[in-house]
Amino acid sequence: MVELKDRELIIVFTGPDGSGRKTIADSVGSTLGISKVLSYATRKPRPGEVDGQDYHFITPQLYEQLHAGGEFIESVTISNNQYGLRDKDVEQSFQHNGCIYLILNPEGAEILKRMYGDHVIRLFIYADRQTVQTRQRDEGLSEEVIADHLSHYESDMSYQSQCEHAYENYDLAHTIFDISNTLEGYLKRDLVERD
Ligand SMILES: Nc1nc2c(ncn2[C@@H]2O[C@H](COP(=O)(O)OP(=O)(O)O)[C@@H](O)[C@H]2O)c(=O)[nH]1
Ligand SMILES: Nc1ncnc2c1ncn2[C@@H]1O[C@H](COP(=O)(O)OP(=O)(O)O)[C@@H](O)[C@H]1O
Repeated sequence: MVELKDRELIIVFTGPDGSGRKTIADSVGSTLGISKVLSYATRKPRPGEVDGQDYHFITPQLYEQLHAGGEFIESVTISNNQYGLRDKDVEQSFQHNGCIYLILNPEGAEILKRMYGDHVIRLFIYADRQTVQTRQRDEGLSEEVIADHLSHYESDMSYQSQCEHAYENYDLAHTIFDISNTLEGYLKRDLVERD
């Protein structure tokens, strides 16, 4: 487990699939200059997805090897695929930046929170069931993947009340603006406290 220094922050974007977590996280991350730590995944890349950009796509064999070597801070199985964050990637990111961001399902967000307490800020992004379904169809995801995502929509939604902040995402620019403001508050507080 990576030891965090006093002011280091982990921003976790969580919520149901299709709510807009990746889109928002990457926009806010680049505006505020915070670094993303990419997960490892055993699922196959979808059309348009790029290794090293969307995930580190690896084989189940390699995943198992890394897992057995204790390399993952956090590892979950979702619909027969494994997803995890590597200790060394988190450590390396903190060498360049005092604040990193992750995109995790609620299970992963909870694991990180339990590990790192106040260092973790959970931002819950959501939209209604119909909207997330339509967005995923428009994105070109298969009906099978969408049905699988929707099968845990309600349980994902129930995590909202435990998160530090929650945002309904309909007007994208508006959501990005609100989240950037919230995070600027955390980052400024950090600068003031360092003075
Ligand atoms: N706990 C955890 N969740 C992850 C990790 N990487 C991705 N996820 C989330 O796990 C789910 C994976 O489902 P998938 O259909 O592959 O989603 P997508 O990659 O967001 O299109 C998504 O909700 C991801 O945000 C990880 O390292 N840990
Ligand atoms: N506010 C919004 N209005 C319309 N489309 C959106 C909005 N937010 C995200 N999207 C689109 O919805 C789709 C799913 O967003 P994504 O960021 O991949 O969600 P998640 O990471 O939560 O699965 C993408 O095609 C994205 O461009």
